[in-house]
Amino acid sequence: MSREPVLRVAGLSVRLGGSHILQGVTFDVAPAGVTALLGRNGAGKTTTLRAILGELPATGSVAYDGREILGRPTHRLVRDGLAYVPEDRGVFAGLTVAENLRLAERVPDPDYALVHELFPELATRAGQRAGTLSGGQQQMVAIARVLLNPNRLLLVDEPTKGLAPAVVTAVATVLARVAGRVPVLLVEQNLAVVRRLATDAVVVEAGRVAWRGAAGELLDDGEATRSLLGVGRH
Ligand SMILES: Nc1ncnc2c1ncn2[C@@H]1O[C@H](COP(=O)(O)OP(=O)(O)OP(=O)(O)O)[C@@H](O)[C@H]1O
Repeated sequence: MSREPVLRVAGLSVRLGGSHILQGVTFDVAPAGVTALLGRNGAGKTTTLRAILGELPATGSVAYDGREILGRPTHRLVRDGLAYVPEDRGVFAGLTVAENLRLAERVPDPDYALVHELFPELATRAGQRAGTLSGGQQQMVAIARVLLNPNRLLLVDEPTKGLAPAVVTAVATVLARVAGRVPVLLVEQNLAVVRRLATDAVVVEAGRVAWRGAAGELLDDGEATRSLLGVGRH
């Protein structure tokens, strides 16, 4: 397999509401496994994902599978296998689980076998309105939706936020399985999840990359995690 990065972000800059939110963010996403995008609240993690996806006006360069994509419309990137699981999960509360999944189908042969293998509970809850699911179940629907289609890269924003510890573990288990098939760029505040899943880490601080390297190296460095992420050792 090629070791070329699946995504190369270089000098990515975003200005919003008169503020220079991203100030030249540069990092690569490896072609396999999980790359964690870390940083304190407000550092610019979600903005980075949305700029990659073409949802925000940005300058710099984003190469996806070696091709420049900055400025291309979001729907074309999604069609080309760049999938996004947003922090708010974006499920349609008034629709059933099955309807939420059906709306996400982009190909003639969506991979329901994979979805039902990873999320057996979604089959039994197919007729339940998504708005009545627990937060963890809604997160599963959000991840399942993108897995129905062939993907080259998943961008996943804080999938464990607000979930109970046992559910965090379940979501991490699913993401570990998913990352065995397709590379993931993961925004995650839970450093135990990062330690379990991530190979590489990128830390954003005030709109710039403050640290890049092996995730284990960052997490083993108590001083670095304290100064960059504001937390003690995990
Ligand atoms: N539309 C906007 N207009 C002005 N400022 C914005 C806009 N969107 C985001 N920002 C600011 O950009 C900065 C980065 O926001 P972003 O959501 O990327 O942070 P984050 O690292 O994902 O934080 P969190 O961990 O809290 O989700 C924040 O200071 C935020 O207030």
